[in-house]
Amino acid sequence: MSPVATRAKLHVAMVVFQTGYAGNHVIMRFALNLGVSKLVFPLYRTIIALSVLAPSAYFLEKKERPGMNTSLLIQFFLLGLVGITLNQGFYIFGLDNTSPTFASATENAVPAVSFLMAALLGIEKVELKRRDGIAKVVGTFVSVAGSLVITLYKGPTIYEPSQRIMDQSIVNGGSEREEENKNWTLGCLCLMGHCLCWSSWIVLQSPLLKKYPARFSFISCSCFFAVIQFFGISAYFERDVESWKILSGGEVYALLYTGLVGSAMVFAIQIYVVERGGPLFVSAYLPLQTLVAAVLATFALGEHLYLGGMIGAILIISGLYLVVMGKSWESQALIVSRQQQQRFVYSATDEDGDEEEHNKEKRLFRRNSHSRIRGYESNGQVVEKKKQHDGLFLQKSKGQHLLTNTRILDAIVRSSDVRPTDTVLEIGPGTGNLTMKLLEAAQHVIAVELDKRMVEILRARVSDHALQHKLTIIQKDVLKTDFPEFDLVVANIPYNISSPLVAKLVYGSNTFRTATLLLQKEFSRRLLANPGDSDFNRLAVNVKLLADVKFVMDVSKREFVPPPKVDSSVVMITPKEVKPDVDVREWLAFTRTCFGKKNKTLGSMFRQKKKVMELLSLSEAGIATNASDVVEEQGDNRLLCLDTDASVFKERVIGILKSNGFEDKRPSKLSHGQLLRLLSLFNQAAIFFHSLPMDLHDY
Ligand SMILES: C[S@@+](CC[C@H](N)C(=O)[O-])C[C@H]1O[C@@H](n2cnc3c(N)ncnc32)[C@H](O)[C@@H]1O
Repeated sequence: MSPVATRAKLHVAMVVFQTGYAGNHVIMRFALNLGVSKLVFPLYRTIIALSVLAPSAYFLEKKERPGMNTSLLIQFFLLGLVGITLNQGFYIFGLDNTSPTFASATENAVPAVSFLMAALLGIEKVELKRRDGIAKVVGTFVSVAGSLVITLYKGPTIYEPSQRIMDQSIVNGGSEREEENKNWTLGCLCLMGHCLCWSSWIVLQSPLLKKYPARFSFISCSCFFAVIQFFGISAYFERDVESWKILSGGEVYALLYTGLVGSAMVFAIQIYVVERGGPLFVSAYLPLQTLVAAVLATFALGEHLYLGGMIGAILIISGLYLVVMGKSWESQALIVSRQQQQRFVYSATDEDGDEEEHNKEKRLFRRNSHSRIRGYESNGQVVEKKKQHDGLFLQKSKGQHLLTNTRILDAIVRSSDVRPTDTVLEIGPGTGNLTMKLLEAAQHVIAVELDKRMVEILRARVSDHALQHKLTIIQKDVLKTDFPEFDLVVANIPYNISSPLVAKLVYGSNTFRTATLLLQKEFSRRLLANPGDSDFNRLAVNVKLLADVKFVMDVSKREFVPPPKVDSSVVMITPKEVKPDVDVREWLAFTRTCFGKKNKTLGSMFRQKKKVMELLSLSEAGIATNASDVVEEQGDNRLLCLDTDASVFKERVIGILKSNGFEDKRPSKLSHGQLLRLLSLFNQAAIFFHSLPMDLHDY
């Protein structure tokens, strides 16, 4: 979808939000007039909202939902407390002591308060010297002023409707609460608390959404905690059983409206727009509800339209227009500045980039390569000094070679067989050249990137295309990260972690269809080697035990910025459907022993004194761990009494090799079946290869 269409969607969403919410004040007043409990009503209302949001979260975000942890749970608890429990609690007490018009009018403070909060927290950039910054500030205040004019200035009648659609008594529920029973000071204080809570909620959603970008799950978690909080408060304060009963149809309607529209719909739209347009976009629209309320009052209730209402409406709409223009100028300015800073990284791969563009980039890169290469240093200090000149320094220590050829990026995505319903795991997205292609092809992308600078560029680039809802960024070392669920992997990985990374994918607990990886050419050749090939090795034997590896294509080093020293290849790893029944740790330790000197025969390898002693101590430890298996398999306690005499132990090892025809064999010539059989023979004879937990780097 084009950015213009996406923005139009946000405006429509906010108009729907404000129209739905404008009715909420009236319905809430109606419910209070019916005598509902101010504590139990919000509980029921939030339960209704949760019952709509939770199934959507469960079914729609099954794959993309990030894992939960204690810190997130605490944040959701606080968000539920501030955004829902206190927010609604203050509102309902405020409304009860004032009037719907007054409550709606005070909410117009939310844009200014949230703007201030967002600016102070650095979530919203305010450049008062730039036209976008001025437009945002002036626009916010103009629309707030407009809503105040509607509320405070009546002026002469300019339109008198001839008929009314609704009877005022329907809205008022027949009996208004007595004016003298209202405590306006308490009401005003509560409404101020409500505005503060709402502003905080809008603003705080934005950073947390970046960590937990599954909207429905996000809001359902907050709602869930709010239900618990409301329940706790109501159970403590509302002891009268009658207050818990729903007594009339009117209460049911009020609950359904406020739960479904005032909460579920409003929560969902709010978080959708905060994610795509930022907090200011949401709050700037709030004054619109005053306008909607005035229009409703005129056409539904037959109230007169006064000059104040007209002036206020014009101000609100002009203010909104200014804010929206400011946001649009801001993103244009951002794109231009980013393009200037990172031209060499970006434009060759932008969506409309072509071959000619790519070559231009490479010429530009070569011409400037002197200064750029100086930027490609692992020395932190030099990098820090140069960063200010070039904008982005690519670090060798992090394997930062960016693939810039659009044709190759497209070919990688095509060959990965990604489907529109897939969640793709990308390791090392860098500035997002491959990520942008993956976002087009897949339903969701989970990108794990170590470098914060890359994450910032990636995030901004994806936001410019309004695709952030399709991307989850995990800013961590991929080797230390537990992956959420994904369907396949597509990545141009940092070459310095190829081996442990491939091991993590193949031997890890995640199930996936395929992993299409761009690897150093030599590494990919080792991975592709088969038993009997001169280059068959431990990496290949281990990976191919559990997966098939297929060559996809070679990629020249010239296609990268900056070019690495070696060429690359793309391979596809497909996990086997049926996996051999073997203790993985035993297998990995066994192949480490066998492939230490892969061209020696097994006989000469296992005759070495050092190897025998090593195996003897491992087997002693292994017996302790595997004793029950050995007894079960052998039914013979003799085997548990392992000879501690090295020469007898060595004879036992060689005896197994000899009697099974392995003594003169070289490990690199053996098939997986043969190697598995040999390992099983050793283990049955209580000879073990592994005792300690292994590290990924041992693979
Ligand atoms: C070869 S670049 C690929 C960049 C991008 N995918 C492209 O094709 O243009 C590798 C990326 O992996 C990141 N990286 C390096 N080590 C990492 C690690 N341990 N965990 C996550 N990302 C890492 C680097 O910062 C870099 O952005």
